Amino acid sequence: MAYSVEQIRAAERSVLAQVPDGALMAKAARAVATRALDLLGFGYGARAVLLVGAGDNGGDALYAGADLRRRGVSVEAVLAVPDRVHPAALAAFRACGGRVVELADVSRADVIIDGLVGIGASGPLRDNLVPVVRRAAELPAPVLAIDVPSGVDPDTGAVAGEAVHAAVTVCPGGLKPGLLVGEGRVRAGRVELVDIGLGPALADAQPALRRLTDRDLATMLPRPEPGDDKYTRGVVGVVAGSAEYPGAAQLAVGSARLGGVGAVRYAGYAYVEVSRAHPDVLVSDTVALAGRVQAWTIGPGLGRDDHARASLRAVLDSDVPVLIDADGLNLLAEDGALAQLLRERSAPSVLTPHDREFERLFGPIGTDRVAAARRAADRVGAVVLLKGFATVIAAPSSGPVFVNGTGTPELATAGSGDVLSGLIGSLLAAGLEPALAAAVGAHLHGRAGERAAQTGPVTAPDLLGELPGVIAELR
Ligand SMILES: NC(=O)C1=CN([C@@H]2O[C@H](COP(=O)(O)OP(=O)(O)OC[C@H]3O[C@@H](n4cnc5c(N)ncnc54)[C@H](O)[C@@H]3O)[C@@H](O)[C@H]2O)[C@@H](O)CC1
Ligand SMILES: Nc1ncnc2c1ncn2[C@@H]1O[C@H](COP(=O)(O)OP(=O)(O)O)[C@@H](O)[C@H]1O
Ligand SMILES: [K+]
Repeated sequence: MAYSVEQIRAAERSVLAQVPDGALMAKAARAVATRALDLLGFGYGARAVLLVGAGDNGGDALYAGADLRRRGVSVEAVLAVPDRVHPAALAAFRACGGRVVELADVSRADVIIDGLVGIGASGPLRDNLVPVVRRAAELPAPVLAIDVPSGVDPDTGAVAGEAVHAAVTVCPGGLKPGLLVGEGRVRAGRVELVDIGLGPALADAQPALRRLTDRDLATMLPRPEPGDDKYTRGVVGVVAGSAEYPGAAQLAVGSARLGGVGAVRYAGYAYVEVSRAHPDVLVSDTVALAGRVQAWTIGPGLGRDDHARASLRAVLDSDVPVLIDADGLNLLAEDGALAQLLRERSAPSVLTPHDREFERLFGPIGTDRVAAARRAADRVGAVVLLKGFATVIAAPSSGPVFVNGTGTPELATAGSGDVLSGLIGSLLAAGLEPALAAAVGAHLHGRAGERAAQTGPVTAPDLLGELPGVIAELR
């Protein structure tokens, strides 16, 4: 779960009213020092350099530095705004033998602690901090960021200008959305949440972002019960592939078979190839002849001819959940009547665009991917899954927003999205609520990619090979 800066501030205010002055900061600083020691692997003889800003983020760094001094680490602090430093923290740091140095004098560091700005940051990193961040990047030491890597927008993950590139981000109190999405996700490195007692104060807040864990999936993944037959488990229909792209149909159908349904029906021109690759699948060439399903996946490799258009119209007209991907999305972007049908649907719809498909439908994404997905979901009344390094899933009407926490850049490979859309369609047919089906599908897809990446470069068929093992392990 991640909470907005506003929510974290409110929680801090209510806890600060009940605890002694400086107690939260002391907890945060201790956690930072402990994590820095882990990174160093040793205390005596090691050297830490603190980058200290004008606010409490800098205060955290100085208190952590004092803690490190007490454990035998040699600590130097660069005061980025020398006339504005947390006074008590600086006094504590000096009292422990910490030294204040000029940026130019920093020559060696075994770890760098970034306390330039935290959740008090607004806008791009100001000019006075830029040289400090650049110098830190030149040193070979790992950077431990406190709360957020300075330069990353805590709420959106946007980086406009210079920003710290952290190996680890130690985040006191609650995760901030900017650590989980966009460029911030890349800059934050490993994110570690530190409990400083804000939990109860955050309990009633609706998280700005949710991220599923492996453990969440254990209870969510469909599994057959003793009384089930193939129809009660759910049947998914897949409309994908064309004469040019029969492979897309094979991939989407392949993953649809694995998402918990009892049967897959395929409707489209690639039925010969699909039947050969997946003998268990019921095939036909049109949606009308396919038979009853509990959800549709439509779009991968579909093309945009009249047959494709008629297929999309038919599934949009149905009263079951529909997942629309790839050419299905392109058809929506170019055909106002189809887009109108989408908005008028009473059953749920899920759209799974990558950036270019998203922009064709909804205009520029900008730097706030969560806000963009949310706006799009509201506009069409559908769940929107915006793909990428950190896939975002937004439900319409202020519903939950998920960010996916699994995956690898190896997933940026042809056909990988076809596997995702078949899988989510299957989860929809098996009865998962739409936003959750999308989030669960993205999680599984990412884990399959991680597994496949362990043995070499990843191709889309590898994902089909890994999914059964991933699902077995998680449930
Ligand atoms: N409030 C609390 O209870 C706690 C706060 N903690 C720490 O306090 C931090 C928040 O402290 P503050 O509210 O003092 O704010 P910060 O220390 O994050 O930043 C505020 C300072 O940065 C400057 N600044 C703002 N935007 C900037 C930009 N774009 N470029 C350069 N400088 C910029 C401001 O002028 C101000 O001097 C948290 O991130 C966390 O590290 C923790 O110690 C836990 C407890
Ligand atoms: N850099 C990346 N890091 C992690 N995952 C990525 C990255 N780029 C793409 N992906 C994932 O790979 C998949 C690609 O889907 P898509 O672009 O639709 O591919 P295709 O159309 O070829 O099937 C998506 O699930 C997306 O989230
Ligand atoms: K920071």
